[in-house]
Amino acid sequence: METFGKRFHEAVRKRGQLCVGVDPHAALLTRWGLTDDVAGLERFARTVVEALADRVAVVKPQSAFFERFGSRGIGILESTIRQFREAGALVLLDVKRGDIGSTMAAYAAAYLDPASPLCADAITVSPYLGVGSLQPAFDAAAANGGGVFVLALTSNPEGPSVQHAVGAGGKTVAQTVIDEISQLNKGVEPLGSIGLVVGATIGRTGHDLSEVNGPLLAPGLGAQGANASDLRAVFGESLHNVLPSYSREVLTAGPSVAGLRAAADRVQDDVRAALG
Ligand SMILES: O=c1ccn([C@@H]2O[C@H](COP(=O)(O)O)[C@@H](O)[C@H]2O)c(=O)[nH]1
Repeated sequence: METFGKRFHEAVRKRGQLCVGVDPHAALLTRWGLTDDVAGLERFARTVVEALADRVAVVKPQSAFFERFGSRGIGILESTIRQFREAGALVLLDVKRGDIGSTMAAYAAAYLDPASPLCADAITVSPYLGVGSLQPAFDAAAANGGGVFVLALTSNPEGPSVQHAVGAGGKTVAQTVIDEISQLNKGVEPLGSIGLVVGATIGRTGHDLSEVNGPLLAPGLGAQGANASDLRAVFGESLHNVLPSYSREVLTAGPSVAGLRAAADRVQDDVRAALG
């Protein structure tokens, strides 16, 4: 079975370094002329699949926007994940799970086991119960060719109060997370399957990402204020492993399929120019 790291490497080689987030905000449904209900959600998701599934390397449905409609919203999330995957896009489900190991095993079964209707290619997780508590997710990913993206330096302004805090060993919380994940990916070719989340908004923080050897998801572009040209300062020598991620910046170009495609092409061009 191919690892997620290999599948990721291949997907960005073929389709380019880009992730588009699928975030059906109430305001976006309204802007698209849709009702803010399950029918509107379904139409929104179907349109994004039609526009982007055959061209973008990675798509990132934000689970919260589907969960807000209860079981029917989750049903639409299931079919959206399936449709994207069938069309060849890698699906990174943004669920930011994190719990004690025994519960983490159940989350891993929900999102990384091919027998589950919600199985994605990769998920986001939170390390604040300790990176070790995420081991069941790492194990499930390894067993099933899946990936896990661990929050390290998030794009929101509140993140640094926790992530830049310095622990007993003199390292920041974020650098501790970065170093533990680097160990897990060490020596894996072409790339490890455990990624990190590092916001494009954070600027030069002095954190060392050079040993990660895994994909680096960079949210915060577009609506949160960062531009592709900010990526170099954040990622330095690790730019080749960055996965720039845009949600609202692309989605506001809907509901026309052509408009969504043009917006994805535009941000892809920005990314290409910035990454060189
Ligand atoms: O540090 C993080 C981690 C995750 N996100 C998620 O990414 C998208 C961003 O949406 P935009 O519309 O491009 O701002 C959203 O789903 C967040 O939950 C993040 O922004 N920052």
